[in-house]
Amino acid sequence: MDEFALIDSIKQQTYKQPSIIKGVGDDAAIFRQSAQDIVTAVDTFVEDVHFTRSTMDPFHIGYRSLAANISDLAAMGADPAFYLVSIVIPQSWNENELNGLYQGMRDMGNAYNMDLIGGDTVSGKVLTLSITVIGYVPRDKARYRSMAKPGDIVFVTGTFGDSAAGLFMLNHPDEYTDEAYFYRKHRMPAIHADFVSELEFLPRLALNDISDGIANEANELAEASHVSLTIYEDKLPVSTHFHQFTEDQQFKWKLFGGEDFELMGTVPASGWEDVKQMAASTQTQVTDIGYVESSGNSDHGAFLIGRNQIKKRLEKKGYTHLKQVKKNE
Ligand SMILES: Nc1ncnc2c1ncn2[C@@H]1O[C@H](COP(=O)(O)OP(=O)(O)O)[C@@H](O)[C@H]1O
Ligand SMILES: Cc1ncc(C[n+]2csc(CCOP(=O)(O)OP(=O)(O)O)c2C)c(N)n1
Ligand SMILES: [Mg+2]
Ligand SMILES: [Mg+2]
Ligand SMILES: [Mg+2]
Repeated sequence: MDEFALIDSIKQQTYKQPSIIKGVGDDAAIFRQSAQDIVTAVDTFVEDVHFTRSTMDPFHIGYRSLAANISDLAAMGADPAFYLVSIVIPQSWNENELNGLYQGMRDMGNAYNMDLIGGDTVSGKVLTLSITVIGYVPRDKARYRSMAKPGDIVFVTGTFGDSAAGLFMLNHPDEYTDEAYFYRKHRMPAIHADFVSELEFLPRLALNDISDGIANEANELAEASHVSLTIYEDKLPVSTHFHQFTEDQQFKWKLFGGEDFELMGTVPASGWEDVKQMAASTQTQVTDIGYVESSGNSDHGAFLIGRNQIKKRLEKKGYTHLKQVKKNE
């Protein structure tokens, strides 16, 4: 199979989005949109950084890579519409595996009626996927990290630490129970774009998705909004079988593990009932985990009230790339 055969095999015969004018097959794609704001994001996935062949099938790699991107659209309040895939393919990948990878993206994309409208294919040394997503949000309705205000309730979707636990279990098979659940949470995370769309009527909502760990993202939200954001450790939701791990593992994974792709939001107390209702109607778990306060003029950031009831700064610690890049002398 060459580059052209691959493109032929992934090209959609029909498109689902009414705004598409030109999809795969020319120098670029075109869609037309005048009524709504257009939201776009890109994320890159590299073998042995974001996934390994030993713990993920090609299908899972495709599925999770697109899921991670859709998660960013959801965190902006956007409805997913399109994606473009730039792929670097090493010689070690065969046709079947590439089909599996694209099938994973197709399955995830179909769940949100998304169309694949372009990309790029090159050979290289390390399997690398760079996915660009495009979505729509009603005019001026995007949900920024900077929208939190003192008095807001802090909430999260889903449970925390499952993805990191899943990766650990994949590397330590047969030592723990409920493997299938944790494997799935790592390989095929659930995304909550439908829940966020249902919240469109709320006048104000701050949102961030959790890719690097709640500690990092809570700080991002607090800094962007110039507030202090406090989380109760005891209120952070974890799954039933999460308690089989050591206290250290649980603490580390739920706060700093990342890749759960859950959402963290803040909402005025008056909107909390609506959030719970829309969560129920979209089968989304939501939990109230803390509150937003004024931080004065400085000292924005996130705090954690531990089991001992002592409040401490929540360290900005999680997954961070490029720690190896040296500063100029
Ligand atoms: N290499 C880059 N060039 C331009 N913008 C970038 C680059 N890397 C990240 N960004 C931008 O920085 C912001 C934060 O990115 P990131 O931490 O990757 O967000 P997320 O965790 O939501 O994926 C985003 O606006 C993103 O588009
Ligand atoms: C083999 C492997 N090692 C480590 C991890 C954990 N991991 C890799 S990247 C990452 C953070 C999220 O990735 P990033 O590129 O920072 O995404 P973004 O924040 O841009 O959405 C985590 C927790 C993994 N999933 N697989
Ligand atoms: Mg990113
Ligand atoms: Mg994000
Ligand atoms: Mg990151």
